Amino acid sequence: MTTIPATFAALLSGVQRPGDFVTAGTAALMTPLIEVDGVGPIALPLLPIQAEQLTAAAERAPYGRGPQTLRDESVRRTWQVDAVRVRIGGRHWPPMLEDIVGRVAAGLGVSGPVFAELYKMLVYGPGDFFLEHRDTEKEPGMFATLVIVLPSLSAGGELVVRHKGREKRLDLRGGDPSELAFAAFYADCVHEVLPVTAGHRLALIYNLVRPGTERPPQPPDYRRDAERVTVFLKSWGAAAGPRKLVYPLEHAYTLAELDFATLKGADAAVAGVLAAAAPPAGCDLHLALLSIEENGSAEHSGSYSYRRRWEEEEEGEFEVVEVIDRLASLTGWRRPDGTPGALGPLPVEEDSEVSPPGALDDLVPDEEHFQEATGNAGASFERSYRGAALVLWPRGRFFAVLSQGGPAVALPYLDDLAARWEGEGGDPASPLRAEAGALAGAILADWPGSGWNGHGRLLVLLTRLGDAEGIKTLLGRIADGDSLTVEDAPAIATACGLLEPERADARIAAIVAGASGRAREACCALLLGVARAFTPAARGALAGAAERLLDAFPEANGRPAAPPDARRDAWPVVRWERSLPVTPHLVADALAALELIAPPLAERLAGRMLAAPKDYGLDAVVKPAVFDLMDRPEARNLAVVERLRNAVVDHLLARIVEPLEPPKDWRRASGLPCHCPQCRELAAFLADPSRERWALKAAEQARSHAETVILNAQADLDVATERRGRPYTLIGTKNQAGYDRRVEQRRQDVTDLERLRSPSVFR
Ligand SMILES: O=C(O)CCC(=O)C(=O)O
Ligand SMILES: [Fe+2]
Repeated sequence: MTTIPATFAALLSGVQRPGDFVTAGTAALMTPLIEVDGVGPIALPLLPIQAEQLTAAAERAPYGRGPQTLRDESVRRTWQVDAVRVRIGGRHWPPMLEDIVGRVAAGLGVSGPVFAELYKMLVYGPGDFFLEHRDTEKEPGMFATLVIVLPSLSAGGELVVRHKGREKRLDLRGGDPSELAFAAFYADCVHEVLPVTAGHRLALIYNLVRPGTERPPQPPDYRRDAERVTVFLKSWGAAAGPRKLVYPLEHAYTLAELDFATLKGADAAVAGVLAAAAPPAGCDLHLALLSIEENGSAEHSGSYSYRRRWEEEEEGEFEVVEVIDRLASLTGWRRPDGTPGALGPLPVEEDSEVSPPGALDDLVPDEEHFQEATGNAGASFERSYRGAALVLWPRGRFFAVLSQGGPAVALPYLDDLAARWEGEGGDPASPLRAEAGALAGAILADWPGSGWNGHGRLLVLLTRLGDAEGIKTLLGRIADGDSLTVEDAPAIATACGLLEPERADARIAAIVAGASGRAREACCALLLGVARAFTPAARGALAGAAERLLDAFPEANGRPAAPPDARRDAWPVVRWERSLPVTPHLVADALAALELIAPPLAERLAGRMLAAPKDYGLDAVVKPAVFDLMDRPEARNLAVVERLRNAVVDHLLARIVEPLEPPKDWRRASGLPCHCPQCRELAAFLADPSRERWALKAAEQARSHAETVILNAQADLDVATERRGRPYTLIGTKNQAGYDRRVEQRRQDVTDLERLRSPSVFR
């Protein structure tokens, strides 16, 4: 099956020779010595007085029509000096002329040696002109005319060249006195010089000759090719197919060199054809830098040990084994008119967009680096290719192309459209709004659930555009993708404000059910934000989402909660992960959110917390959560906070009434988690009121076991190792660390109790 990229490349395969019917340029002028018989040396820029002298010495130019030579001032009015009367010298002139001839030969697409024979010097005064005509072949091998216009002050006098329905108008007055301007055109081109309106125009006319007997060169004519490409591009745009086509160029270009006007060889020819073919087909055409970055695994090549000895530093000892990552991307966009394109980096879909298919396979890398194997990774490589490409897409697919660049490329563009739409008044029926909607649709079509960040940014834009459908779609993607972040929560909350509460509930419930396992903080922040964005009356509609949030908090036995709820089957199973810690702030957010939406759910969470002290430690979680909520004016007086507060108060009071006295003898707490003979002996020592020191002379393994047990049990023992004799001795000396800890605890409990009972927070 021939693919679109293959057909496209086939259509361009005949387009090899660059060149056009006319070419022009400017060159720096190193003053030559120009002498004219009867006048003498000519100063540049041409002075009015010398222009007078020149016209006095010149003759009115004749006009050749077929074999006759006519003098008809209605057809032509200019002064001419025959080549035999003109001598041009000076050290810089020959190389300068050679450079110009080389440039025009390339511009006309002519290879092989080309010579320029001076034919005439022409002087145009005010009112002088040259009507439309073709030049006759003045000598064998002449195929084109070269016009060099020397510096002088004048106005008007443009050269107009026409060929097969195309026309080029050239102003050859160099902008600068130290520059000359030139143009060359094929001999069969019709051309004219428009009237000079002021000053004088001084031109040197050369015959361009290619020696030999072959047919004189003709301008390449790719009109048929361009027409065929236009037809093809139209059909591509009308049917399905790749979003864009990427046609890699033959030559390398730096960013500074990248320009339609300076492409080389066949690249210039193809660019010319596409520049003609794309606009009528409704396609955008750009030039871009194409780079490919690759990395993967490598290995030493066979002759490792031999080469290693002699070529210690060489990288040549490695071989690429497998390419693991490869990314082709386009940057440095240029339009056919030479202006930079306003596009960020875009990826290339190598399977479907490269023309011809496979053009980017087996390239020779510009850079390649190998990395030695390390302890846990094999040898690896990194390499890159740099090139350039012509890139085109049907205008209707521009947004789809833009969205290939991901949020970093597409969102700023959408932002700009939204800002312009807002700037013109935000009319929902305006074309800008339609454009922004189309781009948002293209972005959403590509938006993956996870992997792209920027949910929040896109939501903010959709909210600005009032795009409720888009918001629903994106919320669906977020729910599928499980990549919700806390940062996204405010934007989602605001966006939900545009939805009906029931719709928002369904979306948020799906997000919470899908994401709560790994993103409980974000879910809490989200629900809290959405609840606040809704009126108290509308908040009840979020009950479904609130229940999903409750699911994310474990019940007493530590299993994910399974609410006895008929709607449950409608939601995905909560992926709660047991290992994730429940933090006080998280619990406080959850309670606050649930309370705003459905107070009974907050009560259920509080009940769960108090029933599962292992998961929700009273000291570690409940107490700091209560303090957190007491600092929130809208939460501090809630019944659920009061309930948790009372539980913490009871807990603290129970501890405060325990007796607290320093130990009176050497008896210490002796409960140890291990019951091996050595640990039983250690426990007996701890319980003994008369012994202060314990010595364990034993092998390292036994000593370290004892040390671990002492540490884990928080036994009241300082341990040290005595490194005298073999084996060493572990010495344990009793202290009263346990008592000190309880003193500190008591102090803290009293402070906390005071704060919890502070009348300033509870009315
Ligand atoms: O003066 C020019 O630019 C063109 C002159 C010309 O067409 C000619 O000499 O045949
Ligand atoms: Fe001419």
